[in-house]
Amino acid sequence: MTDVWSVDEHRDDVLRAVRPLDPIELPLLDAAGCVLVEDVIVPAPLPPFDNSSMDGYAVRTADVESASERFPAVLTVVGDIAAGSGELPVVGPGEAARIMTGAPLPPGAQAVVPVEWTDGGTGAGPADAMTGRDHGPEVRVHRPARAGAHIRARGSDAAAGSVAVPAGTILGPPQLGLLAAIGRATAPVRPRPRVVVLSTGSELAAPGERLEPGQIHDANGYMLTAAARDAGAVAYRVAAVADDAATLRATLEDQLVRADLVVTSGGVSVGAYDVVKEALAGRAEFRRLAMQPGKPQGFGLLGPARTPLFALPGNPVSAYVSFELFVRPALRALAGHGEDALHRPRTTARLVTDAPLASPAGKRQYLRGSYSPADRTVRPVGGPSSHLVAALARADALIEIPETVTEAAAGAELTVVLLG
Ligand SMILES: Nc1nc2c(c(=O)[nH]1)N[C@H]1C(S)=C(S)[C@@H](COP(=O)(O)OP(=O)(O)OC[C@H]3O[C@@H](n4cnc5c(N)ncnc54)[C@H](O)[C@@H]3O)O[C@H]1N2
Ligand code: MOO
Repeated sequence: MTDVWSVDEHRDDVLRAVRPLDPIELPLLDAAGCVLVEDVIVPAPLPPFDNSSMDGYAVRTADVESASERFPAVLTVVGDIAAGSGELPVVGPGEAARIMTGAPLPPGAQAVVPVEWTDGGTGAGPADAMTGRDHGPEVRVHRPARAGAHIRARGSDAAAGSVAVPAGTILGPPQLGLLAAIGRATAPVRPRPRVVVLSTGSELAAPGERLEPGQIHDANGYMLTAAARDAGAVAYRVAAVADDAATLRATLEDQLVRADLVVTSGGVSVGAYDVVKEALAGRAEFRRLAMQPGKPQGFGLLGPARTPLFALPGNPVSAYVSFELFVRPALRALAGHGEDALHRPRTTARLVTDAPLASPAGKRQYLRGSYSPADRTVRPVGGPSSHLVAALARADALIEIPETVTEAAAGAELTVVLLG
């Protein structure tokens, strides 16, 4: 009697064999979505200098202390400071400098008054904007300003020496923005795993090709490549390989150099042409799982780099369910994600069904379902057969029926895997 593995035993076994990829330094945009491996330290204060948060006038507080619209403080304008200005006028008593948002605070100034609190240098009433490029000889300020008003202090965003982004963070847009802001052009991350997806079967034709008698289109190649990309990998689809062990072995040799993980589909059952089993005999282990769909599974570590290879069953639903349960967590582990980010989220939901669902004794069944978060219910979509691609395409969850349950009636509380 052959050994039968449970879903959990097989998943734990393959995950034990997978190590995170070695870190590399990647340009920021290539590091998007990757896991940072070291704390990145802020090298210099951010912002690097005191600067204005408003378009207005840099002033000395004493000069505007008693300013009002009726009795404005009249100040001599000594210069114009745009963002990016390197040379700054000195603001002495009775003086102001016109300053734009983001421009460095000039020496002598202690506060910025927004242009709306002044006449904008026009000699008329309150301004609503700066006028023109000529700053004019003087400005009337209508309100007092306390020291530091409308100034973004050097280091107020991030202090030099503090941790900008801690190790283990998945780099999303805000983290990449921060790394760029502190001047980092690259980040030390685990790279996205490179995945090669290879369908096997002499019956397979590429989508777009006319089918000869007995042929079907290669659905798995596209589905699994897309699933690998969705899991964060850089995935390549290889044209389907016919049921010939020598050709498959040669194709695998060729592809191994560009792969951190290989996924095949088909050819792992007990048929006369089960080519993956034949080609990888002695190099991968083929086992039966107490699972439906997804009973036959192969796994091996190939070549000098011991590249993980998942040989998934050919039925499209079997291949997809196997990918979600076994390959996706392996890809996430290669990419350096922690235990809590390896798997699809799960929840419990109440089953809605007209008739009770039968499930094979001793096997964990994964039915396709439609999950409704509003009332935490799930409905089966299509039947249990593993060729039902159309139903799979309408599902957004897998309904898990435990090994010990042979019938699930309406109202049963079941675990669902959210495919979202
Ligand atoms: N006598 C037995 N027959 C089968 C058993 C068994 O235990 N005893 N197991 C069944 C189960 S369960 C599964 S799952 C399949 C697995 O078969 P293979 O992995 O060998 O896959 P194939 O035979 O190559 O294909 C199965 C099925 O899927 C279609 N297929 C394959 N590749 C693709 C593709 N890329 N795109 C779309 N469809 C694909 C293929 O045409 C077959 O219909 O074995 C059962 N048999
Ligand atoms: O176990 Mo197979 O993977 O159902 O169709």
